[in-house]
Amino acid sequence: MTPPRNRAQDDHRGRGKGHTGRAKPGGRALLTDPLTDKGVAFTQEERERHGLVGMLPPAVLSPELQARRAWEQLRAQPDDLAKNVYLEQLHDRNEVLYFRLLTDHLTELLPIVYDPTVGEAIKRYSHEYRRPRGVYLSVDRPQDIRPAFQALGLGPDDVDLVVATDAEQLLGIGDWGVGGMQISVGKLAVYTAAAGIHPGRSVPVMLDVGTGNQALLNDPLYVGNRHNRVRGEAYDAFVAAFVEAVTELFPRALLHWEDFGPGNSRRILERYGERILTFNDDMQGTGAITLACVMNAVRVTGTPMRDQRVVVFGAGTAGVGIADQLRDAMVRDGLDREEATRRIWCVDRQGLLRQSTEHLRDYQQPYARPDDDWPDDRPADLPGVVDHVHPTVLVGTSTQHGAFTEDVVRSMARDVDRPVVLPLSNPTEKIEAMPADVLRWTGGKALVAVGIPVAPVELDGTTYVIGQANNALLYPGLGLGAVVAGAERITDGMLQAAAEAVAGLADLSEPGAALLPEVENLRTSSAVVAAAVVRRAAEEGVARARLDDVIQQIQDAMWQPEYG
Ligand SMILES: NC(=O)C1=CN([C@@H]2O[C@H](COP(=O)(O)OP(=O)(O)OC[C@H]3O[C@@H](n4cnc5c(N)ncnc54)[C@H](O)[C@@H]3O)[C@@H](O)[C@H]2O)C=CC1
Ligand SMILES: CC(=O)C(=O)O
Ligand SMILES: [Mg+2]
Repeated sequence: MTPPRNRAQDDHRGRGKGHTGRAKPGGRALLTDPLTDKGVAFTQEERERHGLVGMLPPAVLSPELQARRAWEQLRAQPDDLAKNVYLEQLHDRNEVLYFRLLTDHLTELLPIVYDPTVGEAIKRYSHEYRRPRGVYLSVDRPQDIRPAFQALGLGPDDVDLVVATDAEQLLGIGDWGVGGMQISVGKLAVYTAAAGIHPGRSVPVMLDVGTGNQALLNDPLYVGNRHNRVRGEAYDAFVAAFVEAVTELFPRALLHWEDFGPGNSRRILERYGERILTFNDDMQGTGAITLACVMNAVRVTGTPMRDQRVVVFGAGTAGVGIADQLRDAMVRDGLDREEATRRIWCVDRQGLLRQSTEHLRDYQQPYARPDDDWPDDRPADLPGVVDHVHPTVLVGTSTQHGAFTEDVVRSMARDVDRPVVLPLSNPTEKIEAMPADVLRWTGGKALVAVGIPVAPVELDGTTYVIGQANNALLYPGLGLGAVVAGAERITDGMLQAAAEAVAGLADLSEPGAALLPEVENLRTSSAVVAAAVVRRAAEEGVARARLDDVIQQIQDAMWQPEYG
């Protein structure tokens, strides 16, 4: 499929799906609204028509030249954080130019606006702060939730996507309070760059319930609520008021939850997942992209899904979300639920999770093994579990840098011909092992994918391309598919269809091939994922949209970074 183009865009806010109900600005306001600004690309005729004469230098530059200048300015920035700040300023000034740059240089710029640099931007948020973006909601002022959304001036059909975080477990860097807005912004930037979600039809949200990060609370420049995290009933009531406002004001919008703490993420999804169009990216998006990796590992190794033995190190939001999807895949491959669950060993701070493990979380309970299942004389830490279980798949979602040591990986490779090693923790400083090391320790036998972008590894004459097992390869297509289908909710079948579609896009024919498709082709692959999601939604009876020509409808729905 070639990258889709919008059929009709009356201005670069778009028409049809792309239309927003916002009133169009005129005069100087055209230059200050990032959705209408064209800078020096305004033609002479447009300058006269819109009352812009004298407000711009005389030359009219093509969008290509504008993009060239922005690229030069970007490259002159001293480091990745400065590049992120530069790009966010461009984002606030001219969305078309920003997304044009991002789309044209996706492989180079995704790591700047998203993982891993977004982690730095989150930490530095209050210090690099220049202007607001998105909707900030405070637990101390729930009465402001509705007015805050109403102030956007958007009607019930004008919003496709809302990405919300409460910033308790941002990537693997923990609680960074109001800086979490940057993850909602970054996730949405990926939605637009990768899947053409209209930037004027999406809303990043920061649910500021306070922070447990003492350094932020002590920082005079901190721009969030200066108190500890609110929990319990007040937290739940705040989230409920937020959900109610979003679903009433924007009934078609997909609500995406990002980087909530393990105590809240699953609870929130269980409360709302069946009732509204919503999903948790860390649980479900990550589960599905990991499933895609394992599906392709099954193709490479020939070991069926039902025969996999999986060790998950770090049984939190992402780890248990992954376990759930791998368990369900084993059930589809013929095991009963109990047998499939028994093929997954979850290891957390306390070691292997067993029935008698102290401080077991409710969502970990299904994976806690019977106590008599583990020999008394065997250590139940990660090395002990790997040594005893001989896993075929080792997943890292622990935030523990270097936890997959040479001994652990070598021990895995002793018993399994092609071990699948997935150190998924982000950002780079949290990763459980670097691919080059894993490949070296296993003599190139391991099948590796990681959450961050890494360069190919050369070893003994083979080039190993490393797949980026990041939910960013999956959620944009999932979201686009849900929007085009007018889905009532996100079903397990839609997630499975997305995983199968991503897996099917990887070319596994060469030795050293990546388990996942390349980020460079993300726009095309997101469209393919979206088509699979739409079809599954229709099969499962949750698609409300009339679907005549799915491919065409997806192409029409994808916003292009072009001036109207
Ligand atoms: N590649 C991807 O697409 C994704 C990667 N992740 C990454 O996964 C990591 C975890 O994220 P979440 O699940 O949201 O966090 P979480 O806080 O819900 O889970 C982390 C788990 O690791 C456990 N843990 C911490 N220290 C440990 C240790 N020393 N030994 C064993 N277990 C330990 C914690 O107790 C917790 O259960 C993060 O680094 C995040 O960036 C998360 C979502 C998507
Ligand atoms: C990728 C992602 O969602 C995370 O690391 O939390
Ligand atoms: Mg996340």
